[in-house]
Amino acid sequence: MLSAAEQPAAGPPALAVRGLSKTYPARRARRGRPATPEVRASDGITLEVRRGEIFGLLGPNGAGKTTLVRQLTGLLRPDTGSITVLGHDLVRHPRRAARLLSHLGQEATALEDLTVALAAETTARLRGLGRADARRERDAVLEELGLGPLAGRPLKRLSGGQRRLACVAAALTGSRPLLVLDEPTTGMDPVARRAVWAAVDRRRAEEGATVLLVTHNVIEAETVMDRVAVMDGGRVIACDTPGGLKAMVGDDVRLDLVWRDAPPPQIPEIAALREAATVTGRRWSLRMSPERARAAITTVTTGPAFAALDDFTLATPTLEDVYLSLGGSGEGLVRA
Ligand SMILES: Nc1ncnc2c1ncn2[C@@H]1O[C@H](COP(=O)(O)OP(=O)(O)OP(=O)(O)O)[C@@H](O)[C@H]1O
Repeated sequence: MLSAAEQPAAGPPALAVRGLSKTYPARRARRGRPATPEVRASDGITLEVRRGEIFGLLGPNGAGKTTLVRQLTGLLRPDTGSITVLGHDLVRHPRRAARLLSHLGQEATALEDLTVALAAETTARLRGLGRADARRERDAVLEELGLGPLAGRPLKRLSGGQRRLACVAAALTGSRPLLVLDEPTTGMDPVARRAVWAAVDRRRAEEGATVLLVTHNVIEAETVMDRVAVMDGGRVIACDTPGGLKAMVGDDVRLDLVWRDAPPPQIPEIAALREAATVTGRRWSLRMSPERARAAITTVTTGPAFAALDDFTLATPTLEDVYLSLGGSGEGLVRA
């Protein structure tokens, strides 16, 4: 028998967004607070997420990911455009969002005073489960995420990563068909991250859940997601599978140079590399053909350049390279 994820998706898509725009108005300076300009945080976004997909929104700080998510979850009203979740028009009926999706936002203020166990149980109850079912779900999700030993601790007395994990546990209760998770693994160690991804994948495989994930971690985006929308300046600048996106940069490889001291500027080959590089502090990132990369490595590993070099790495393209090739700045993307 096919798993839920393998069955052909019937009916409307899990999520359809068409021509979505949102502008935060300019604010005048008041009581020592500086004036802020108008920001067009969603600028004509159109995308479709299929049922059972793990779909990512990737982009650096300020790209407009959270603004998009807040509109999807009914917390913010778009200026124009439509949002449909499993056939329901959420712009016209924003309250339906609570029944259709589970939203893990970036902050956990509402749950801070509760213990880990009570946060999960209360969320399950709020989503309509009876007491016995809510407790069963609570126990299962705490076990699944390795939170048993922390069950009796209030969230506000946990470390950042532990608190985040407790919020994920609460978000996973109640079997919502669409999970909208904004940076779910922020601050988590690799064991906790793996537990989260396994739990998310299980809901997709066993319950046919669809997952929309916000991240600026390019490695997570590549390993976990079926398709990725790359965002910049409030727009979707590309949308494909991680493999499809990477094919856009062809055979190019990525050369990263980290300098200990300022590299010798009088060497023309070094000056040419500097011209072509994206510079972040001491790091120069270059995308180039394998032949050019070989020549560049010869240049930087000989003579005075080598004395100034701290480290270099040569790698096949990542989603970060795709992002850079599409004109994104790359700043703020995480690579760990
Ligand atoms: N309440 C607000 N009022 C005015 N401008 C805002 C507000 N919230 C966000 N913005 C601006 O809208 C743009 C998009 O912000 P948003 O929070 O959606 O980005 P993001 O991609 O989620 O970033 P991050 O990765 O840092 O969470 C940014 O320029 C931001 O400064």
